[in-house]
Amino acid sequence: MSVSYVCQKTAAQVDDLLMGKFGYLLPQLVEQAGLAAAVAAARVFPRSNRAIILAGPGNNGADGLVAARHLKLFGYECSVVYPRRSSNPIMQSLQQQCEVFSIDILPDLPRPLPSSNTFFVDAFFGFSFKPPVRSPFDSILKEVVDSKLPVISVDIPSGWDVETGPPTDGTTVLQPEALISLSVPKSGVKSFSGRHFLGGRFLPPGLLPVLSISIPPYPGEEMIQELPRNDSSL
Ligand SMILES: NC(=O)C1=CN([C@@H]2O[C@H](COP(=O)(O)OP(=O)(O)OC[C@H]3O[C@@H](n4cnc5c(N)ncnc54)[C@H](O)[C@@H]3O)[C@@H](O)[C@H]2O)[C@H](O)CC1
Ligand SMILES: [K+]
Repeated sequence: MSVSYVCQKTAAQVDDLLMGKFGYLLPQLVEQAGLAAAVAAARVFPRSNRAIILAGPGNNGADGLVAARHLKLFGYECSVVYPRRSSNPIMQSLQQQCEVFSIDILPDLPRPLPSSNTFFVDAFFGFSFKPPVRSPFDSILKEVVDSKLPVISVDIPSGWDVETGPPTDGTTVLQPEALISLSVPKSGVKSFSGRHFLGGRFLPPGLLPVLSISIPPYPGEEMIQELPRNDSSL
């Protein structure tokens, strides 16, 4: 079955339906999204021993805080870069959970940055991002790119337009090794050529037909699935 790529408005509609008509609570969704991101990261980077999680101020950042906790449980050394702490109670409890897991929460990148055995989990911005990237996220993302350490992005590579993809104005842009799209991929990642996973296996059967979108079925009891690699750039 083919996979749909959705615009920003439809991505927000999926969330609204999930937490409206379909009765989900946000913490349930971010827990599953963050766990799926951690599982994908562990699959892509089995030989690394350290993860640096970039957590933004919205729900993409919430997924990142959850992923940090699960990656720590998987045995990775973890620290979180969380430059703009949210006063939202859900974010605060996710932050507290990281603290009790002895995960450092930093306002900026650790320096010096490790040079190997380390990957980034990019959870700065998801489907509500509006370009261009503002300070301090812009300089942090530039340093991440310059570090040449590998990255897995959550939902959309931060800095990419949700609908049109990577900026073409010459600004430094994240080109992650891997991506985990949540629920349904966004149009902006159609050209993404790295390893592309789909996660967020919580969609009720009636939801996708309402929006006339489709995703391939998940195999067995897997919580993530890898999509065929886009080889248009090969
Ligand atoms: N249905 C699902 O699959 C679910 C996905 N989830 C994740 O939630 C995000 C979307 O979360 P949302 O809170 O709507 O927004 P973001 O995290 O994308 O960002 C909002 C945040 O970022 C700030 N911001 C926006 N643009 C900029 C900019 N140019 N510079 C700096 N800051 C910016 C904005 O002010 C807000 O503070 C989705 O992608 C998934 O990752 C959930 O898990 C629920 C289920
Ligand atoms: K992201």
